[in-house]
Order: sequence, then structure tokens, then C-alpha cells
Amino acid sequence: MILTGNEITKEFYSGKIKFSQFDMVKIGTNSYDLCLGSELIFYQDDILDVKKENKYKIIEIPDEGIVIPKHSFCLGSSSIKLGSDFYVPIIHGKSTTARMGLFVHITADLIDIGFYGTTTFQLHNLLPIKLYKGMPIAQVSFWKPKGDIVLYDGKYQGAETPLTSKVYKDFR
Ligand SMILES: O=c1ccn([C@H]2C[C@H](O)[C@@H](COP(=O)(O)OP(=O)(O)OP(=O)(O)O)O2)c(=O)[nH]1
Repeated sequence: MILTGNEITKEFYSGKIKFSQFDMVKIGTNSYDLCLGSELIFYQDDILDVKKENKYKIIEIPDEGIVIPKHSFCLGSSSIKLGSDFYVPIIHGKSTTARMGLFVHITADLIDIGFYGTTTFQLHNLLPIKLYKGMPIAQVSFWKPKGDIVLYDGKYQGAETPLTSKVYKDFR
């Protein structure tokens, strides 16, 4: 069962949904808008090795925005932290930016119950696009789970910035 916007607001005030900053303007019919944080991460290696921590470059998005060449891949994050110990958050694109060829995740849209942090967006753009920090870029919905809840305690817990893949930790 998906929560309506009114229910998301209610559960924010009850404490069952956590946002580090809350703004009613960002409530939609059944989602909450997420804005882009100030950093982007670009991998530097030509080939990414899943067994290693790959090299990357962090770029601060200037106030005047940043042009991303088409077919780029980079990581960004939500400007706020979010999470819930009671509902399953799922990240979605926004139709408005999807209409410009922008993906905000590459197949991984599920936030674990118990995660709290900034969500990392896996940004992929089909066309050249100019992005600005603070722009609405994604939305999160909240789903009622069925069954016993086990809270997330994984490698991305507590994220404060975009985080690169830590898949190499799974090989140790
Ligand atoms: O688009 C996404 C998807 C997930 N996450 C965060 C929240 C989620 O709880 C955590 C782990 O996601 P997932 O379980 O899909 O990744 P994993 O590769 O299985 O990592 P872990 O072993 O930590 O579960 O990463 C994001 O920041 N952005």
C-alpha cells in the first residue's frame, strides 16, 4: 500500500517518516520531492573493477549550474537525509526531468527500512543537460510493508553525500 501525500505529512509529524528538512510544498499526491545536493561524483577509471574501490572525482556544482554532456554517468544525492523504520521508501524520477532524458537511478530504486541518510542518485542523461544544485530532481514514495521488519545496517547507512559503490566490501 502506497502512502498518499497527506499520510506522508502525518507520518512525518508522528516521527515514523524522517526528513532532515520538511517543506509542505514538496508534498505531492503520493510522494515527496527530492532536490539535488551540491556535489556530483564522476568515476575516473576507464574500467570499473567490482573488487576494488575505483577512483573518482568530486565536483561541487557551481551556482550557475553545470552542463553534463550527453550519455554521461555520475552520482549525485538528495539535499536532505530521509528514511523510515516503518515504511519502505522508493525513489522515482520526476516526469518533468524524465521528459528531458534524465534518469535518477539505474535500476536501484529501493531504500531499505532502517536506512537514514542522503540517497545517492545514479544520474544518467540521454541528452546534454544543465543541472543546478537544489533543483527538484526526484521523488520518494513510501510503502507499507507486510511481515516482520529487520532494520537496515548496511554499507551505505548514514550517507551524507553521494557515495560510490562499496561492492568491493562484498568480496572480503
Ligand atoms: O538509488 C538508491 C538506492 C539505494 N540507496 C541506499 C539506500 C539503501 O538502503 C542502500 C542499500 O541499497 P541496496 O540494498 O539496493 O544495495 P546493496 O548493494 O544491496 O547494499 P547493501 O549490501 O548495503 O544492502 O543504499 C541509495 O542511496 N540510492
